[in-house]
Amino acid sequence: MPLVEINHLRKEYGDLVAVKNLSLTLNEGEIFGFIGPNGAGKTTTIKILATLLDPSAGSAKVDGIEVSQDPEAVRSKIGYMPDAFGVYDDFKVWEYLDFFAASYRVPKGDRPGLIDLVLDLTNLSVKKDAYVESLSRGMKQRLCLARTLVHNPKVLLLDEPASGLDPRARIEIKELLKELRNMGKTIIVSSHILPELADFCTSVGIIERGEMIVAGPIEKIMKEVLGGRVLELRVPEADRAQAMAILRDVDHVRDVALVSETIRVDYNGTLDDQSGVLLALIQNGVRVQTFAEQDTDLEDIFLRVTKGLVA
Ligand SMILES: Nc1ncnc2c1ncn2[C@@H]1O[C@H](COP(=O)(O)OP(=O)(O)OP(=O)(O)O)[C@@H](O)[C@H]1O
Repeated sequence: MPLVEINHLRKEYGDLVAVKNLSLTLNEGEIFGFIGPNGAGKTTTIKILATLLDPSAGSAKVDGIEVSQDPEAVRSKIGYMPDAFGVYDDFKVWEYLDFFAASYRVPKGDRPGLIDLVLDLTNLSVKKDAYVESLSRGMKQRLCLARTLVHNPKVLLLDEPASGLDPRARIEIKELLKELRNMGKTIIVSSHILPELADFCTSVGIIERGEMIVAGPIEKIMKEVLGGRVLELRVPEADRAQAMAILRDVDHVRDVALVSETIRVDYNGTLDDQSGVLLALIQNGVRVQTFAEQDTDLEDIFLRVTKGLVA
């Protein structure tokens, strides 16, 4: 059974349709990157899954339970990290976590051990007795993540967990997310900064103006959106014309162009076929200096998909 199942979800705020006909299925252990510009509907979708908003239409289930029908049961299965950090400044770090553990009805006797565990996981053990207000922004963000874990939920809903952090703190959050992935959690993580999600998500969805424009495994989306890969080659100038002529005859090559000193090949064969491109050149005596696949990141995909409609 999927852990998260959203079908034809719709949410209206008065006249404004914030989420339209959105569907999404996530199986255990999937890390889903929810990408979209400000106001696209990410927070609204996440809040519905977190039982904080009722859908206007459609269905949203966590571990088979409809969120609006049994919110209490859903809450025990999810850890929700909102995009804004609440103010609990006069709590000590451990008291803050104890408070959340209590509100999740974690038995009193189990709490100290659990708190130590999540503090260790989020690298905050040394701050156990510090006041929340004394923490840096990055630490607060990690504490916020720690609090979503105190009841050992299966599903984590993380709304822009790295927003407003400096590069080092972002890396720390990323490392933490990788650890949570390795623990088998199913995670939805939203961001409007794309490259930061690319290397640890198993799938991504791009949402714009309330609609999911594309969703699926990253590889599949890249192929769908870009229709293939771009290969970049360098050969000596003397070999260039010959190389380009050969490349145009290779199977699955759709286009060959020269961009400054580099030959760019628009290729839609499989990864296995790709070695044939290099082989064709070498067999014909072309002195290939470099041969590489152009990095395509989520940013490219996002820009292509949203065609400049980004807010
Ligand atoms: N309580 C509300 N009342 C009215 N409109 C709202 C409310 N909450 C959100 N909206 C609107 O719904 C749309 C979707 O907002 P949402 O916060 O879900 O987007 P988002 O993708 O999470 O954006 P961000 O990246 O800025 O958090 C926006 O147009 C927003 O202004």
